[in-house]
Amino acid sequence: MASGDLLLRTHAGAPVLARAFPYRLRVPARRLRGLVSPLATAKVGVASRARPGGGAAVQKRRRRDVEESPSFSRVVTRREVVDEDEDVEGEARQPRAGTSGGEAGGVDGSYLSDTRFDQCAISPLSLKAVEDAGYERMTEVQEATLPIILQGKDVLAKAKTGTGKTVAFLLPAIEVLSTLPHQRNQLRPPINLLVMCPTRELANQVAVEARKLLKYHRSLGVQVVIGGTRLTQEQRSMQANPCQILVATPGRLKDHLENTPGFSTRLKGVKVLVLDEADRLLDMGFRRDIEKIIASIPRERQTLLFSATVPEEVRQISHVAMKKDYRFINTVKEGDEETHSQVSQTYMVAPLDLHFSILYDVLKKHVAEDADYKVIIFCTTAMVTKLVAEVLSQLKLNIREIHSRKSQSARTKVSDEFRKSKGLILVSSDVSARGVDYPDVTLVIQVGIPADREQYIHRLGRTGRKGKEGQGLLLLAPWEKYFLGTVKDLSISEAAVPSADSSVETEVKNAVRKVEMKSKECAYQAWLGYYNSNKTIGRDKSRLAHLAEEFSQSMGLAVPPAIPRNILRKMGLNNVPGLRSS
Ligand SMILES: Nc1ncnc2c1ncn2[C@@H]1O[C@H](COP(=O)(O)OP(=O)(O)OP(=O)(O)O)[C@@H](O)[C@H]1O
Repeated sequence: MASGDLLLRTHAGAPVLARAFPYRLRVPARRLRGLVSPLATAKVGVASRARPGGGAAVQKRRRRDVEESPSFSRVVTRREVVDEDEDVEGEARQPRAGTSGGEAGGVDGSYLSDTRFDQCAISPLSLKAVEDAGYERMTEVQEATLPIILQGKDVLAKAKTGTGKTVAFLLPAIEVLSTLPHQRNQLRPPINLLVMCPTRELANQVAVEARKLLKYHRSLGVQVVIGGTRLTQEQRSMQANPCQILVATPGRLKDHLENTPGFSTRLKGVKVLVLDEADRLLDMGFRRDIEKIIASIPRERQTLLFSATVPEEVRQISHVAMKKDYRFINTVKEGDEETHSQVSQTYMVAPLDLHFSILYDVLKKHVAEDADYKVIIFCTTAMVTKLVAEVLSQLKLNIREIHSRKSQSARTKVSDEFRKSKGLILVSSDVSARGVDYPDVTLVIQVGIPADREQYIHRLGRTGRKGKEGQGLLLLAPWEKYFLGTVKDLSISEAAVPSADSSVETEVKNAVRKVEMKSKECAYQAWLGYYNSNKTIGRDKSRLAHLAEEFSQSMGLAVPPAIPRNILRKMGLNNVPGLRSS
């Protein structure tokens, strides 16, 4: 156990809970002991002191969505980047023996605890909603965090992907809100709970979960502000529908702060702030907006940070958002991997010009093996996503495409369809990397190096949710192999590259040929921007130009596309041999 960590060994939570939440527990005292004792093994850390300047390490982390960074073709301001959201420890809690069976279809129920929601000190209204949602037992992270959050503590929680973190922060936050006085017909009530999410899809999903839990809390409302529509439309919607709970992406929230009359006053009512995907929100892509938002809500509040990954830098800068005595709750047991054991992880290393054929081969086999296939292919940037989607569509696979260059209505439509359907392949940029809960994804393929280790884990986490099985494949070029060093503690094994079949190769080449030149040019430029900003690959510019040429050849181009001079200058690639300017 790390120094400074606090182990809760007793039932100390119970009296505090009872005081803060006056609902009668439905269980006798002896059962209550069973309820709180699991905490004895939970890793509940008292925050280590934040080191001044700890943000520097985080500042070094590069933006994930290089494509939306100002160095890209569509030269965007930082403001636009944020508006479009992204494409952009102590000792571990030991899963208890005897935790059995997940929900139907699950192969590993260890994400569920033994504690039932009806054993908790939550309001009857919330309990009824939880039961209607079909949740009976708490997940481990829910069990570990609920009592601490109900005590009013700030919490930084780490739990594996797909293990119910959304309910873990929403349920206690709603409990806190339900104890506040609310006037029923107030048109613009203060916002008491503010949930920040890095992407629009995730914000929408969190709002859906909140609505489920609010089913019987009739005086509480939830609204979403995420951009992708006119600001005035969201302003009207907020006026027409009173809400005390707001789920938002940072750029659009900042817009409302600056442009919506009365909005900043409403934010003065925030009692609970949640940063979902906290490590992402605290990295440099969002950090300034988040700081500004935090500065405009009361200091006296409770703050909850949740993520499946909590790098050390994030712990060091968590003082930006949380009180110094925050609790760190880590449900990933010590020595355990941050990924799920029921998800098989493989990687393949092959030259770029084989990547389309390999993808096609892997997908065809997967589709043939599993009639209920549901695949997500993650690509490095939005424009590369578009290209890959177009090539695979030409090959008559059942493809959908999602990234930040799509209109919000198209994104929502595809996202809803993919959530409900089977027999689909979603080609996605990092807009789907974090938090998005598509049920029953059978395979996640990552093409090219992810932005970092954390992004690899979150993308992989779109499969194997709620204890179900899944597969992951990382497809790398030989010069990307170094990335494996950053995930060497995870169980990733090498898979053999499928042997070349000349008829398949011809089929793929024809498909690539049919894709419009414009798509290839955009993909080339985006690809170059992405790898240029990669610390390892972007260091040697002439090598980068050579690799970019390999990429352009993989799209069937004899000569790499020219790039506008001003864009090359912005990328710092002026006069690099091998790169053509226009
Ligand atoms: N107690 C519960 N019992 C059964 N299912 C649950 C329970 N709590 C949440 N779920 C369901 O589990 C799924 C995953 O939850 P959620 O999306 O919150 O996971 P997460 O931990 O936030 O994942 P990620 O790290 O990818 O964001 C959702 O479909 C949610 O409805």
